[in-house]
This record gives sequence, C-alpha cells and structure tokens, in this order.
Amino acid sequence: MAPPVLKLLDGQPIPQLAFGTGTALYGSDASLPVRRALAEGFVHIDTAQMYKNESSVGDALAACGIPRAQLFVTTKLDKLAPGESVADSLKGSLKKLQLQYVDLWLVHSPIPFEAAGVLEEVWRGMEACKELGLAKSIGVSNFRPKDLERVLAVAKEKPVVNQIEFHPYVQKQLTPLLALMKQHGILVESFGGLIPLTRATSGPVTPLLQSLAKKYGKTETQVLMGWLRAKGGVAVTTTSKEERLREYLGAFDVALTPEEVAEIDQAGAGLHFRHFQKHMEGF
Ligand SMILES: NC(=O)C1=CN([C@@H]2O[C@H](COP(=O)(O)OP(=O)(O)OC[C@H]3O[C@@H](n4cnc5c(N)ncnc54)[C@H](OP(=O)(O)O)[C@@H]3O)[C@@H](O)[C@H]2O)C=CC1
Repeated sequence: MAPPVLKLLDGQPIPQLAFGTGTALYGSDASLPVRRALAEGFVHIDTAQMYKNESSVGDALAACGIPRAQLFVTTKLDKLAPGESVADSLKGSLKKLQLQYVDLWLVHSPIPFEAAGVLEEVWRGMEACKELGLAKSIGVSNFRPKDLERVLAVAKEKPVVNQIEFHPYVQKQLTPLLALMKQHGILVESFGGLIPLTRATSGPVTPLLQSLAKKYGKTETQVLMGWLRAKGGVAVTTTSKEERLREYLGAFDVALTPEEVAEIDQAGAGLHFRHFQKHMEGF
C-alpha cells in the first residue's frame, strides 16, 4: 500500500512515511538500502549532509527509474563553512544527490547557528533557497520552542515541519513545543519513533503494544506506527533489513481507536525516555 500523503503548510504534498539514511546507514554507502526501499514502495527518502551518504543516495535515485515528480527527497543543512551561503551549501548537496531541487530542506539543528547568533540569518538563507527553486519546502529539525520562536519572529515563510524525536515516552515533555507547532501549522516529523521497541523495551507501553498487536493481527512495530500516524505527522524510520521494509509499509491499515491511542498516551506519560540530543536544554 502506498504511503498516504499529507499537505504541508505551504500547500506541498508530503508522503507520511520516509526511509531515513541516518542512524543504521550513517556514513555508509546507502545506495542499495535506498534502492530496495524505493523498489518496495517508499517514495520519501530522508538524508542529511551530516550522514555523509548523499552521493550514494543520489546514485540510488538516479538508478531507480521512478519519475522525479513521484519522489520526495529531504536533506538537511549541517554547518556552513566561512563565507558559504545556505544556497551554496544546498547546491553542493544537490550536486551529490544528482537533483535540480529537493522537496524538503531542513536546518538539522539550531545548535551551531544559535551559538554563533545567526539563526535568523540562516532562516533567511533557507527562504532564499525556496525563492530560487532549489527547495520546494523548508523546515527545521531538533528545534525547541525558543528556537522556533526566533525563526517565527522573522519568517516570511514559516518552517513547514520540525523533525524531532517523537514517541510515547517524550510526548508529555514536548507539550509546549507541540502546542506552538500546532498553533503555526508546523507538522511533526518523527525520528526515533520506534524507541519503545528498540531502546526502552521494558517501558509501560510494551504490554499495550503486545495486546494490540494480537487484537489486530499485526506486529508491535506496526501498532506503534499506527500510533505515530494517529498523531497526524510524518514518520521517518529506517532499517537494515529488507523484510522490515514490508513490515513498515504494511502498517497503514492499522487504525487504532481514539481510546487505544489515549491508552498509549497515558502509559507513555509514565516514563520519560529521550535517546537523541540529550545535551540540549529546553525540550
Ligand atoms: N533529524 C535528526 O536529528 C535525526 C533524524 N533521524 C532520521 O530518522 C531515521 C530513523 O531513525 P531511527 O531513530 O533509527 O528510527 P526508528 O526509531 O524508526 O528505528 C528504526 C530501527 O528500528 C529497528 N526496529 C524496528 N522494529 C523493531 C523491533 N520490533 N525490534 C527491534 N528493532 C526494531 C530497525 O532495526 P533493523 O535495522 O534491525 O530493522 C531500525 O534500525 C534516520 O535514519 C534518520 O534519517 C534519526 C535521528 C536523528
């Protein structure tokens, strides 16, 4: 089943499930895993300058035979070299990706830019990329309320997404951030969405995932993806295994009831577990 498509704040469509080339594929040749993901039915590929595999992602995109308009490609700004503009940085990524434009261009983290006092300037550079047609949409990642507020205060184009660690064990702590995002129509893109199954495996959500998996005849992974989808955002996941691709794509017919979603919310609120960006204050 093809991933459902959501509409971003700027009117652009975004497939609700992405295959990520970070974590499991960080720094590696991602060409084969990306080709496999595309062959299985993923159309949204999430990469980043920091993953150091944009060229191999580009090779996979060039070889896949899927028309460009049917693909959705995200990459992320890491750092800027002295004198380098945001547009120059994106042009470097586009060359590696063998593309004329990306669908989504994100500021990977506020940290390098807030420390240098240039967050607003960087956002203006992101907007220039959109104006130049180098990126259809622009957004952010790992932005806390204080970072988003700085950008929103100067934005001509609001960020369309904030890609953040999002799962039942951080949802409660993210309440102020999620409220701010909702107020401005900024979509959640989740990474680490499967952390209750990969790193916090004996947490209070586990028994619920097990019983719901039995009820629906699905896997626990698929039930957790059903919860992520019920939250209305985009899930960025990944795998090193071919069979897991089918498992992810087979999660779209899991439709949890509002009561089941609320039960997972409530159980999740009983544990605070954050894996990524632990050093960042303010989440
Ligand atoms: N913007 C940012 O700062 C960040 C972005 N990301 C992006 O998000 C993508 C996904 O990140 P990640 O946090 O890994 O995503 P997930 O939390 O979705 O985890 C994916 C991993 O879960 C494993 N998995 C799935 N189901 C199970 C299960 N039932 N039991 C045990 N393991 C399971 C898979 O392992 P297996 O390989 O064995 O199938 C896979 O490696 C990255 O590739 C990257 O593109 C990630 C981190 C930070």
